[in-house]
Order: sequence, then structure tokens, then C-alpha cells
Amino acid sequence: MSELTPMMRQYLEIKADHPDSILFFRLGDFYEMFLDDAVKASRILDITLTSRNKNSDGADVPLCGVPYHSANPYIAKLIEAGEKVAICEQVEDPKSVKGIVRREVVRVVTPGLVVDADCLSPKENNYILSFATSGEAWGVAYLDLSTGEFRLTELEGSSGACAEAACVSPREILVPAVFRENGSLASLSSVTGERIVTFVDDWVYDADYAGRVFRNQFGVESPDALGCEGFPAGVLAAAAVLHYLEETQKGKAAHVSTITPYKTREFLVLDETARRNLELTATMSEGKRRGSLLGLMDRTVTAMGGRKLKQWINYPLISLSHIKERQDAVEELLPAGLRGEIVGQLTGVYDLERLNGRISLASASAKDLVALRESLQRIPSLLDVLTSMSCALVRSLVDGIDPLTDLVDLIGRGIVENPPFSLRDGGIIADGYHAELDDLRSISREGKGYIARLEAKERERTGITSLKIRYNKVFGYYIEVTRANLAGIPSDYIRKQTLANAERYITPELKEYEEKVLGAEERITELEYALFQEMRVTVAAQSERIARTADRLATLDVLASLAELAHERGYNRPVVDEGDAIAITDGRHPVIEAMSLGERFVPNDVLLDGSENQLLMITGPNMAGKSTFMRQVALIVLMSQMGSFVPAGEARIGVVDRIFTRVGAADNLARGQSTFMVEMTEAAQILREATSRSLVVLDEIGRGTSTFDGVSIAWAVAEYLHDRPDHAARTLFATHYHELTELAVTRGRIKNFNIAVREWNDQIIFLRKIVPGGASHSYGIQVARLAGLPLTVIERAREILQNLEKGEFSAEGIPRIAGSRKNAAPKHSPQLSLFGGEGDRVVERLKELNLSVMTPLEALNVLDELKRMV
Ligand SMILES: Nc1ncnc2c1ncn2[C@@H]1O[C@H](COP(=O)(O)OP(=O)(O)OP(=O)(O)O)[C@@H](O)[C@H]1O
Repeated sequence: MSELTPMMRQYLEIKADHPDSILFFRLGDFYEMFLDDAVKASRILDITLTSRNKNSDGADVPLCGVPYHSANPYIAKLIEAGEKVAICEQVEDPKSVKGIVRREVVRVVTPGLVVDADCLSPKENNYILSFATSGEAWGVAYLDLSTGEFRLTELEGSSGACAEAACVSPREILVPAVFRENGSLASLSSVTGERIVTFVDDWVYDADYAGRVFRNQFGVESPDALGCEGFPAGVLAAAAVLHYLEETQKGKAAHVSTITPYKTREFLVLDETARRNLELTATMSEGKRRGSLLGLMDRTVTAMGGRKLKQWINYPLISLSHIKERQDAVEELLPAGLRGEIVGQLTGVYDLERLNGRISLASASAKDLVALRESLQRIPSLLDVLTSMSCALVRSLVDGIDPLTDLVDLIGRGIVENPPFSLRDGGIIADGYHAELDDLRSISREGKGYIARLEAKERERTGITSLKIRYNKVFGYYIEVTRANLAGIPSDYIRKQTLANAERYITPELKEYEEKVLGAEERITELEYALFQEMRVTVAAQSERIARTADRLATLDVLASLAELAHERGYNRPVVDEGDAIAITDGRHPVIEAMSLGERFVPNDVLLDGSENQLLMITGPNMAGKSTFMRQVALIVLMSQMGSFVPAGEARIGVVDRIFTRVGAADNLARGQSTFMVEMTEAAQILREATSRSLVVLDEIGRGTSTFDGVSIAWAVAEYLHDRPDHAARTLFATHYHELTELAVTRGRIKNFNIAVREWNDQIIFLRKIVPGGASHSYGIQVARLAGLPLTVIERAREILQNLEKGEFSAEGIPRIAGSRKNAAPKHSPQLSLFGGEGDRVVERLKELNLSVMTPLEALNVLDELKRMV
């Protein structure tokens, strides 16, 4: 170290505290990166790698850098690549220090803690999630720093914690360091797999320490004051987030002003499988929002509303009163006129939650403050419209919406209409806001006028009409005279610089004014920056009020979005009650119905209940619409419990505690499980956990193995679901095994249904209508033909099917399945022969006998002969 330059020594000392971040080391107008950081960053950012003064051992020091005023896109790119960036600033004015300036890391940007708009999608939250354990309980806490939303919960076992984490879908995960050694990390692999994992020192997970960080951040006596009693593991997980926040943000996250504990059982539980299978927020094949339920439902006009709608889909309610409150609000918002006025105001509201975050973290620009003001200015007219509404939910929203007129006024007075992006070049603060600033501005303006007058005066005095007063950074103001006019130069001009065809001069008078003007300008930019920062702090102090208002506006936006959807797509209000029935008339699949597939969507009815219609066994040809039908029932239930209207003529939903699905084949090779294994694991979970309040959707259970095994498993599963009266979950069971329709004969609560098709000239026409009774055929071959399988294959399949249906053996004892009219029968195969050797002769002898002419004695003799032969 001693042989290094002082600056390099400072660099290495700071870097030692941030080994896993790329260190942005501020040097003048640049952030420089050195050594390994430089090599890595130059590759990711595609910028030139250079080198700098050699090390003591003669090796080059790799170096690259980015301009400080345009650093954000570079930081965004590094974060996108999964890196962390530590921003190290000069914390002293270089002009006032001799030697090296002091530098400190002021902020660490990590993927889970980004707040810069460039790195975020407006309608998606960006969460950092933390796991902790306390005894048997697993705590999960997650924070979106950009909005300040912070929640915690507690679950049994790592699988529950994983399921919750998968739903949250965080960008970064905090894990106790000890998880690496005690095997817990491996049990989280399904969520940690492709995400950035940061290990936190084990001492952080301590109840006393947690109490301390809660006190610091939230100003409460203990976590219990925020309703966190009964969540010891959740509190530890949250404390780890706060600890990490302090380390990276250096105490600037005041907008993280509270935390909300919740129990997953307070919501309709959807595990990762159900969420994926039902394509709630992303499509199964491509993971896109478009084509998912969220993509269909989202009519929100603010980013905050978009994020909240996603949460409502992920956490449908089970409280009947809360569901009804939302429904009442949607109903009241149905008339297009009222809704139009509300949406019209909301459209002008920017992302208040993220503005609030940036303001608190001192990264907001003047444009952000203007956006805040413009958004808040919408509130009075919005409240005017809302006062005419009577439903309880909107009334309570109105009570929480704060027009924040103090801030509107402050920003309106203080900041110009259209400020620049940069905070360092002035032009931000409005005239009349601050007396000293106004004075400096008039000096600067007058000074400039004086220089213009001086130019005119000097032209007149010298008679040189082309004489100009100019300005550059090196010389300040100077007088420029072209070579041809040098003869007329007065003696008091002091020559400063000679150019090819001109000379540059200064005069004492010019310099005197220059000092005044430039001094004023420098002071103006400094003062404007200070005034802006002061205002940002004043606004930040109101972050709780802003957050509360933002949350209410987001809710209003979601309600209006649900109403818009109901209006546009002709949805109706479902009745959600405590009964056990799920009765839907003319139900449609919301997403498929909305895609124009060239075929009108055929509505269907369903009745599920705890008595005679507990398990519907649904058969029908491939492609008939079995999966669509079952998913539409699940989606209608879910939408009902979100408080939404539903795509059905009528719907009565006996509230559901959990939706289970086992749909289609999903390999999980990454987790080392085969398709069949995944299928059985999911089925096992359903049988273990479904209650009589649950809705179970099973699509072709058992299809991942041989037919006999598959039928047997499917049969036993259906029986089990039926036979546990206390846990008789309402079940939709689609299968291609027609044998299963026989269960309805012996099991009172199982009913058969099939999806009707009609055959016509060897073609199959899908009627898409669900009707009582079992299906007679699979029509698999017809569907295969529709799919374009070669005709010879189709013909051959048909032949084999006929043979199978006859269920006979050939003369050789070969199953007729393989027989063919065109192809010769395969050669006699010993394994397939019934008896082999002697046995064949016994068969031949038996065939020769003519029983109608034999006497009993002859028969007895032949029997004796046959007995001896074998
Ligand atoms: N009620 C309906 N009205 C109109 N079209 C429908 C309807 N139901 C399904 N479809 C169309 O039929 C297609 C096939 O439906 P689905 O996948 O549900 O069939 P399936 O019976 O589950 O088939 P398989 O047994 O092969 O899995 C859907 O993609 C959709 O385009």
C-alpha cells in the first residue's frame, strides 16, 4: 500500500468495504472504475478500457469511466446485468482542500433496490425479499424501495415460504449466511435459482437487534406496535431488509414509513402452480403479460393502479364484506359518464409512489417535483366528482385522499414551469421565490446588458465595426479584432492571444464587470441548487401523506378499471356467499372469449356443490374444450373474489379458500423431476391440503404414465376426493379414460359430463357445449387428422383401433392390435404363443375333433391322450 499513489490507496481502502459491488469512484466530472471492476464494467457497458500510471510492480492499472452527469443509463445497464454499484462521491469541495479530497460511498444501488425510472417497468413492482426462520416458522418480508411498500408474513416450512416468494417474484433475495451450511438454501432453489442472492451476516437475525432497527426506521416502541406480534420470523426477515437498506442507502429511506403484516390464509390461496396454470399474470408459454388474465383486465390509467391490480389478482379476498364493498364500488362506477370524469382526472396523475420514493431518497429532479405538483392539482376536481358517490369503499377513499395544497403551493411558487433535467446549471427556481436569488439575477442580467453596451462603445471609439466582445472558459470576456483592423487598436488594450487572422484583448474595465457577472452566475447556480434541495427535504417530510393519497388513488384506478372492463365486455355481478355451491350460468373464459379466434365463444353452465355435484367427471374428445371450461370456472371464482364482475350471465360463488390445479404437462427438469413426477407431486399436495372450501381442477391426471397405471391412479384419486366427507373439495376432473365414468354409478356425489361433438362425414364438429353424461369416443384420430398427421398413419391408426376395440387374439395367439389387412401377420413368435411346443400339438388335436359325432367313451379316451401329451 505504501508505494501506491495516495488516491489509489484511498480507492483500495473504500473498495475493501464493498468487495461485491462495482465501485464508481468520483474523480472530477467522471466516475472512474479501476482494476477488476474496470475490466468487468467495460465489458458489460461496452466502453473503452484504458490503463493508468503503473503499479509499483510495473503492471498497468486497468481503468474505465463514465461522465457523472450521464451516469444513470450506465448504472441501469450494470444493474440489468445483475451487478451492484457503489457510488463513491467527493464529500469535500476540491477547491478548499489541499491534497486529496475525502470520498465516501453515499449509496449502493442493487437490483432489488433500484429507484431510477430507467431501471423499472411502470406497472411492475421491484421487490427485494428476505427469508428468515424462527423455530419452525419461516418469515418472508419484501420491500419495493421505489414505492415504499413493505410487507411481511409467516409460513410453515420452506415450501410455503417458496410459494409466497414465487408469487412476489422479487428481483433480489436476502438470505442468512448460515443457510449456505445448514441446507436451507437448497430448499429455496426454486426461487433463488435464477435470482440475485445476497447473504446477510447471521448476527443480524436477532430479536433485540430487530427491535432496534424497527425503532430507527418506523419510530415505534416495538414491532408489536405495527401489528407484528405473532410474526417473530417475519420480523427477523424484515429487520434484515432494514439492515441492508441502512448499509446501502445510508439512512435516506424515510418513505419506508410502515410495514404491513398479513396472513396468507386471509386471502384465497393460489400456489405457484395454480398461478402459472391459470395464466394469471403471465402466459405459460412465453411468460408475457399480454394474453394473461392481468393483460385482459388491465384498464388502469396510472402506473400505481396497474401495480395494485396485479396485487388484487395475486391476492383475491375471502372476506365476504370486503368483496361486497369492492363490488358495490364497481357497480356505482359502471355509468360511463361518472367513470369518464374520474378516469379523466386520474390520467393526469403521475406515479406518485415512485415520485415519493425518489424525493425521499434525494434522487428526485426538479421535473419530478413539477410532476408531483401537476398530479396533486388534479385532486380537487377528482374529489368534486367523488363526493357524489355513496358506496362505503369510495367514501373511505375520499377520507384518505389529501389534496396536499401546501405542497402544490410550495412547488408552484418555487419551481419554474418547465425546469431542466440538470440540477447544477440553474434555471430551476422561479422568480420571486427568494430575494437574494432575484438580486443576483438582476446583477447578472444588467452585467450582460453592460457588456453589450461596452461593445457598441468600443466600436465607436476605435471605428472598428467588426470588433466583438466574446467569451470563453479560458479567458473569460475578451475583445476580438481582425488582423486587417489592428491599426486602430487603442493603447489601453492588453493583448491576450494571437490567432491566425485576429488578436484578442482585454481591458481593466471589461475584467471588472466580468467578475461581477460571472461571480453572480456562479452564486446563482449554487443558490438554486441549495434552494431546490431544501424544498425536496420539505416535501420529503410529507412522504406519509403522499403515500396514503397515492394508495387511495391507485385503489380508485383499479375500481374504475374493473368497471370499465365489466361495461366493455358485458360482465355481471356475482353473488359471493357462504354456501357451498358454485353455480354459473352462461360462463365464458375471459381471455379466450376476448381473442378473436374466428369462432364464437360458446357459454356454458356449471353447478358444483358439497352434495350431489361435488366432483364433475368431464370426458369428451380432444380439442373439445375441457381445459377451457375448467379454467373458466376457476377464473370466474377468482375474479368474483377479487371484487370484479365476471364473464357469466349469473354466478353464485360459495367462497373458495384455495384453488388447486393440476393441468397439462410441465417438466421441471431444472429441478431434476420428470413430467410424471411433477404431476404426482402436485396431486399429492392437492390430496393432502384441499378442504371442503377448496376448488380442485384436475386435467388428465395420470396421463404421464402407462394406460393401466394411469387409469388406476386417476380412479383412486377421484375416489379419495369423493370419499372424505369432511374434506370433500369441489372438483372438476377431466379425463380421457372413459372407464372413470363408471364411478358415478357407485359414488353419489360424482356426476358425468361431456363436451358435445357431432360426427359428420367422418369429420368432427365441436359444439363446445357441456352436457350431462359420459362421452362415448375420444375422436383422437380425427383430431390427429385435423392436425395434419400423414394419411397413411391415420389409416393405420384406425385399423389398430378397430382391432383393439374387438379385443381379440389371432390364431397364433398374437393380440390383434398388431394385425393388418394389408401387411402379412408377423412371423410366429415363441413368446407370444399360448403354450409353445407340446401345447401347439394339443391345440391342433383339439381342432381336429368333431364333438357332434363322438360318444362319451371316445371323448374320455381323447381326454386321456391329451392329458398324456401335456
Ligand atoms: N366454449 C368454447 N367456445 C369456443 N371455442 C372454444 C370453447 N372452448 C374451447 N374452445 C376452443 O377450443 C380450443 C381447445 O380447447 P381445450 O384446450 O380446452 O380442449 P381440450 O378438450 O382440453 O383438449 P385436450 O383434451 O386435447 O387437452 C381452445 O383453444 C379454444 O380455442
